[in-house]
Amino acid sequence: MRYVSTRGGAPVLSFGEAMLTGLARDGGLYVPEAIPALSADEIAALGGLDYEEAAFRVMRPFVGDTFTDAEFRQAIDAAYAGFGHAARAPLVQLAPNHFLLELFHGPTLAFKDFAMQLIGQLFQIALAREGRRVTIVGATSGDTGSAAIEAFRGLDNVDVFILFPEGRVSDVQRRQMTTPDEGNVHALALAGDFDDCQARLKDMFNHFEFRDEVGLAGVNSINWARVLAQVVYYFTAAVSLGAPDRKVSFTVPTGNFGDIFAGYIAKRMGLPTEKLVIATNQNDILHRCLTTGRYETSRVKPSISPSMDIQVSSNFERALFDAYGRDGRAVAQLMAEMRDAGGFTVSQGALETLRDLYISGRVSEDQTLATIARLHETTGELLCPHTAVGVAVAEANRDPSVPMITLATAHPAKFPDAVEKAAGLRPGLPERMADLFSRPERVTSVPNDLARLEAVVQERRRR
Ligand SMILES: Cc1ncc(COP(=O)(O)O)c(C=O)c1O
Ligand SMILES: N[C@@H](CCOP(=O)(O)O)C(=O)O
Repeated sequence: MRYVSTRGGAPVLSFGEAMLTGLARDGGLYVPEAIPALSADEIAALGGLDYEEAAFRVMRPFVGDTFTDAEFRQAIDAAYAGFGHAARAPLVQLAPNHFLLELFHGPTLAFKDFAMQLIGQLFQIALAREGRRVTIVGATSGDTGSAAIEAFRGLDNVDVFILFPEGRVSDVQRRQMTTPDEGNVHALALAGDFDDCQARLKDMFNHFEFRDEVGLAGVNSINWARVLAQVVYYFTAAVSLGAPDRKVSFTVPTGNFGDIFAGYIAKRMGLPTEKLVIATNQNDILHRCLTTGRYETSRVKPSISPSMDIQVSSNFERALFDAYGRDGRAVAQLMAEMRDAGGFTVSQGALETLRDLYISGRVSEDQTLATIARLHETTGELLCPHTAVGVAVAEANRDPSVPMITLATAHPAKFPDAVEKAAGLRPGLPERMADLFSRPERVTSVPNDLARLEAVVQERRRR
């Protein structure tokens, strides 16, 4: 299996090389050269397997010879052993034919743990084999950062720097990043929004001298391995509702487009999927784009679903690559327009392709609060605000004859203020995190300035 860049101008890599490389050297994102398919029988055979075995069968065709079967199985087993639910990603029924896929039973209570725990294991195998060390820099609107720190804390051959937008993540998210005391992890509070954090991260990857000197690696969904690990739960959820004999739809609370793109990959692999529904909060670049054909950024507006406060959606580039017939030059041109003019118009053909695959909806702050309150009252389920955005959009867009699976992307206890405001009830953290608010914090405020950020990384990384 070989990986190519969405901008067509970077070396073709193996799975392992793409995983450790992060952003392609032409600024693009790595994608598989071809998408392997699972037959209907292979999909049906996933039914009744434990999550780990299903994960092995779904992901194996993408991995090539980077890992042996034994290594890959061992990494998967270790990744999910610490999850707080035997099913790893259980389904809960909300209403007739509407289900929640609970993705928050991992160590940091958000869906990011599914991929991050796995790539933590895969990095360790690959780095030990090659005798290499890397410097991971990540950008987060709250959940990627905590999941990355949890997955890589204390490792000898990895330093981790996480850029988060100062004052724009929940207190629980911030403390998950600032309270680990291992010397290899560094939480950096950036004066800006998530888009600034992600832009500076991509600037670092595009600054080759720095990139090569520090051995820069990425664990955002820039990294294909992150997307791949998220493909698995689309299969396990759909199969438990009757796939491949029965089609399902998915609604995905969306920001950086990594999670819903994983759903698209599942569909391309053969999972019978009716619709992929993009749910956005008031930061609605994706909804505007699908509605008008114009992909145009604007300043992020802070919301009660802060992890989705994103107006430059990184993985949309992967969707565009396929919608433009895998024409890397066309994608590179769109991205240059984005950089120079803040937006571009999607061609009619590509827009039609995207509209065939995805539908979208946007939810206001008040609707989000009302959805949390209503669902709590009617079903007893307490939703995190991101999940509530998903549920509200799913309800407005679903065909009652097709099972709808809404992804529950975080635990409500990560966002207690919003949940309490909506439902009058403050969700508590699990026992193992009971001391989160009494641990000392360690954080460095940093300006939105590439040279200063690079200097911090250079100064603190171990050699
Ligand atoms: C809780 C939560 N929900 C939804 C999202 C959006 O996911 P994606 O960025 O993959 O679209 C995020 C951030 O990524 C998140 O942390
Ligand atoms: N919502 C994310 C933003 C980064 O997304 P990623 O999937 O590209 O890592 C977060 O919580 O950090």
